[in-house]
Amino acid sequence: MTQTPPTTTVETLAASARGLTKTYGRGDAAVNALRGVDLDLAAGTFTAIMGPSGSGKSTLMHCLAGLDQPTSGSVAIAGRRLEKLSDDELTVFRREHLGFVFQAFNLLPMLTAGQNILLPLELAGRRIDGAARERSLLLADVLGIGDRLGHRPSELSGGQQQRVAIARALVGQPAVVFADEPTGNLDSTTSAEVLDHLRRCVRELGQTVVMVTHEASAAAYADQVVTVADGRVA
Ligand SMILES: Nc1ncnc2c1ncn2[C@@H]1O[C@H](COP(=O)(O)OP(=O)(O)OP(=O)(O)O)[C@@H](O)[C@H]1O
Repeated sequence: MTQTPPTTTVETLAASARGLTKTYGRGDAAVNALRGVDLDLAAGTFTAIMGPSGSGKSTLMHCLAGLDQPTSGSVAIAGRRLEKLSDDELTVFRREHLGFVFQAFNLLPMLTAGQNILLPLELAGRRIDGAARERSLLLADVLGIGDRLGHRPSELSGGQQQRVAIARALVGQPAVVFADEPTGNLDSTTSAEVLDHLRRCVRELGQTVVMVTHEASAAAYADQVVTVADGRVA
């Protein structure tokens, strides 16, 4: 009898997808963006989703993150089946259990870095207690922005702003953080620095990160690379 390795037991899966399909449009105009994707992402791992333009990377990420509804198939995040949630439940689920990092940093310009990091907790109506502050300081430390917390975004470099955005995505201890081309706006040296810090969040804090990227150099920071081609995992 073969034993299942500990990293792939159901308990340790942060995300899984089964038979995921997504068709945009109908009839002659139909586009099969996903054609049956099965995927298991173990908790505490860094996954890169790669593939050529139009292969279905963004569609896959959006379906995994509950931002888009698959045409068929199922997605589970931390054991919760997304297709069983109503729209309102899904909104709350995303807010409480998922984190997002985008190519544009999307920081609020009038808030300091520290305030930007704590914002998701405030928006979720959570109390900013000692534990929350401690968490934000730990994240700032791991991300190398501990001495920048009192600065506004305009006073930070692009790489520092993206590291603030990563801390903001992680402050609520999400089950999965989805990063969509997080270094798309950064030069190669700054990208390497941001990815190195993102990987530290996986290694040192046990976070689960899924990153969509075009660049093999960025994917090299991940524990596993999922290659999407023509709507399938290659
Ligand atoms: N809203 C939509 N309506 C119709 N077709 C869509 C829509 N979104 C995506 N598609 C199509 O689905 C396919 C997969 O798109 P997707 O954006 O997932 O690819 P991608 O790999 O992320 O591409 P890129 O690297 O260029 O961002 C493409 O053929 C695209 O044109």
